[in-house]
Amino acid sequence: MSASQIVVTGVNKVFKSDEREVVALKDINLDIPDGQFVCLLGPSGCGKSTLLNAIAGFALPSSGNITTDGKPVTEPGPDRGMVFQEYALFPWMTVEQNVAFGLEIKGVGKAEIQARVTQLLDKLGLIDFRSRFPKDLSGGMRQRVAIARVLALDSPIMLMDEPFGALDALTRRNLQDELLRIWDEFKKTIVFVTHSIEEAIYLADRIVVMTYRPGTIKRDITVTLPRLRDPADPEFNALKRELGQLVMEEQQRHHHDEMRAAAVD
Ligand SMILES: Nc1ncnc2c1ncn2[C@@H]1O[C@H](COP(=O)(O)OP(=O)(O)OP(=O)(O)O)[C@@H](O)[C@H]1O
Repeated sequence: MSASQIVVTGVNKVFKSDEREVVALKDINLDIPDGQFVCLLGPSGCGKSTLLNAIAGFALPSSGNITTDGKPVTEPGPDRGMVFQEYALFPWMTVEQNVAFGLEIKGVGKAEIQARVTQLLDKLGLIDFRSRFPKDLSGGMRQRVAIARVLALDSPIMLMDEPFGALDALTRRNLQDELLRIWDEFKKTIVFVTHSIEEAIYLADRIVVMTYRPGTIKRDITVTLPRLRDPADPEFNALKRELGQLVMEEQQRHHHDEMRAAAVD
């Protein structure tokens, strides 16, 4: 068994269509230890979601290997919980039913489900909303429910694809703080996709910056600033400038690519 929880080795992903081939990931190697909070950062189209989906087992790599806790990833599994940007909640279920759903599928006993769900709703400030339906909740509350649902299953790994991208700035900061608290309390390994530089610095132990087509690892940066981090801190800002430069280079490559494609059309 590997000491690391997620190991990505020589991963490539090629999407083929009639007209063209897109190399979405090229020779990705990443070793994520148990309990680390990693952000995948980069502009649109650099393969962040493709890599996350490969770890989740939704869309396997064209070549290379991914293991979690030493076991090859061949399909989605209960050790990996996913939180998407669009709140993937069942609209016909209440908050409580949404959080309980995975446990029911697993065949957990009624009393235990009740106890676990109540405890989680309480911890996430959702207890007063337990009987509401998703449509009657704010975006931030819905995302709390999505997080509670993953926590209910007790997956050691949380995979998050721009989970706070659709939220206003204040709600986003609240949920970031909540996530840091959860991460600290539940000791999860988190892989979090974002294209926000500030979000990555605010949250992560480690920021993996990706390049635009083919998606490779451009820079792997360890963030040692103490939490809770202050975006006004000079060190925070220095890192923001450094990352801004790296991301901008990739954004420009994206832009050139689009201009070239438009010229060919
Ligand atoms: N199913 C698919 N078929 C063809 N090409 C795809 C498919 N999925 C992704 N791609 C291409 O692979 C590249 C990586 O896409 P991906 O969605 O992983 O990027 P991303 O960094 O997550 O971007 P975004 O922030 O916009 O989601 C892009 O160029 C995209 O067009």
